[in-house]
Amino acid sequence: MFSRPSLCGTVGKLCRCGTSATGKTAVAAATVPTARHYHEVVGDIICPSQVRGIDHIRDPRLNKGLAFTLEERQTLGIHGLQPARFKTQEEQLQLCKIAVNRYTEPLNKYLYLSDLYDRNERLFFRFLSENIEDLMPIVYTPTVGLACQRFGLIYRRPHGLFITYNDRGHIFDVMKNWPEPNVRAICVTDGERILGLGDLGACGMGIPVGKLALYTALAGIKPHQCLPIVVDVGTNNIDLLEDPLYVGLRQKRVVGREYDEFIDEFMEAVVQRYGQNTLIQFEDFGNHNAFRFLDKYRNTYCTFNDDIQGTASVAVAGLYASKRITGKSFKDYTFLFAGAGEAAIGIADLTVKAMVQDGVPIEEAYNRIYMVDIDGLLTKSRKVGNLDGHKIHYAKDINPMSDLAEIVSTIKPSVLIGASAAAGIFTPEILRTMADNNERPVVFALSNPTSKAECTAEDAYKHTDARVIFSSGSPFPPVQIGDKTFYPGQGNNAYIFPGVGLGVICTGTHHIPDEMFLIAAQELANFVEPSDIERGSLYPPLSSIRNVSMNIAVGVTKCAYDRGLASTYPEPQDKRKWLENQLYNFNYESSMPASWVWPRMPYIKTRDLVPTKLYGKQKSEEVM
Ligand SMILES: O=C([O-])CC(=O)C(=O)O
Ligand SMILES: [Mg+2]
Repeated sequence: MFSRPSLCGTVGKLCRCGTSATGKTAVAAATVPTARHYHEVVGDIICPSQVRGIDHIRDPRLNKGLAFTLEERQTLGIHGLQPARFKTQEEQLQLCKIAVNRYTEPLNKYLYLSDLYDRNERLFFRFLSENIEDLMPIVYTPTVGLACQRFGLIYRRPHGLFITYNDRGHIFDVMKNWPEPNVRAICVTDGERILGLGDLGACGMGIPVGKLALYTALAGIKPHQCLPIVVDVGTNNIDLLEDPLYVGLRQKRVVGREYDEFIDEFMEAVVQRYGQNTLIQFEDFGNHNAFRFLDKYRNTYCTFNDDIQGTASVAVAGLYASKRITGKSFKDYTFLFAGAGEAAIGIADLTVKAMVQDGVPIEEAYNRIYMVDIDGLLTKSRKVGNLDGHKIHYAKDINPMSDLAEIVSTIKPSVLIGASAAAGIFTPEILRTMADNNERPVVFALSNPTSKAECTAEDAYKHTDARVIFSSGSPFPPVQIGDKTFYPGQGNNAYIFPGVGLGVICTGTHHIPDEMFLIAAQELANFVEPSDIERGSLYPPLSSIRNVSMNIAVGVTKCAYDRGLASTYPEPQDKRKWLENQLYNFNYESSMPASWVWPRMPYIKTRDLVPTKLYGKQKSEEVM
């Protein structure tokens, strides 16, 4: 799939399983670089003809549970290892629903799903992708935050790669231990800023695992092409360091030059192992490092920072959609950001680009955006060290202020965006002021998980006479005000990164320009229906997120070819169809290999010649 002709990564070489691309000898295979290999059908390194019967059940990629037909059971040598009943995948999905709903605690639901993932990969992804509204809050934000906090307790089996600082000098060797040879997308964290929960060290692994599960469930990227990674450089979280259940390196974080060299080595090892165009998504790094690494690597690697660029894109999509309610254009908006970290600066920078595209001069665009960090409003009178990096653009020539309520009354923003990880700072008083100053105040409480949101959806509606245009990073239940029910949208980067990822890896894009995130924002905003706005949401329902991802991927694909960033040629004419042809198949595929040799011949086949009963009474098609 994608830019490589063979999924097992063995084009022109002997594949790991020892069979050749032509079914002939290794030497002959090496001379037939484009020959189709059985692995192209299976799509990963697993070579079914080399797998023992029982491993068809034990391997989550091969396992179909009771959906193995009688022919398959007999042929694969697993007949008798399962009860008599045959089930379709649809029947199994119904069982999954019953099973997950038996649990009331979200963390228990998470554990059930994690176990399903370990048992039957295709069933897990189909279940997730067809029940996004119910299951995304479990596999992803907010429950994944809890799973990270309890990681030492719930850890069972590896779903990703742990590269520790002790592996420095040998990162490539560690990467070689990951069994999949054709990884196309990596999500990496160092665990320093997990959601709004702070430094969780190696327990942050839940985040890349959850993000990449959405790559598959929401954008159809094949699971074996995704690799979650934690780079474990220690943690400064004292509670974790003292926790006997902590599973990471028990030391303070490595910082400075050593840390930078370690990340440099990691980036090089990715390229050495999986090639130059491997997508590397940075996730939940500390603020300072997130910006530095984005600036450092964005033009030399295929990389983006989800917390800066993904979050920016989803927020700007919400701003585009909000214009349809307020009837204003961007030049009429005044923005105030609570927080000046990755998300806030990312959103502000992309908002400036969106305004410029709408014809607002760049200076005026910057002037329209105010920002507050832990020390108060960003003003020019601040000490230089306190205004570093991207913050400087947003510093204003006005008197310093530190109280958020006072700042809101003075600046009178039309849009208030929270990306502060400071729960509840949008007090009733602040929300009331927003409502007093605006007919339709725009308030985004983007911090995650739910416990870190700047205000709840209910408070936002309640203290603004239900005039607020609201969205949040974590899901909130519907809010009833009078006889009207509001369904607040979830302004989460999950709307963005799967589609961007799909477009980027299919096109073999070298570097990811900000323009792709602006395109993604526009595609998402275009998807918002009047009925969504009517429901109180700036985003389409989560159930349509797979279609959104495809639209984003098409937009990104066009951009990749227009800008000369793609490396997959020839350029496809019908880009949507081309992308669709490369998607993961959530349905079971046949486990029957193309050709068989004795003794694995299915005895059912010989009996097939007899027009009566097959091997006793059962016949899988009849029972199904
Ligand atoms: O994971 C999420 O839900 C969104 C995100 O990137 C973050 O909050 O860091
Ligand atoms: Mg994040």
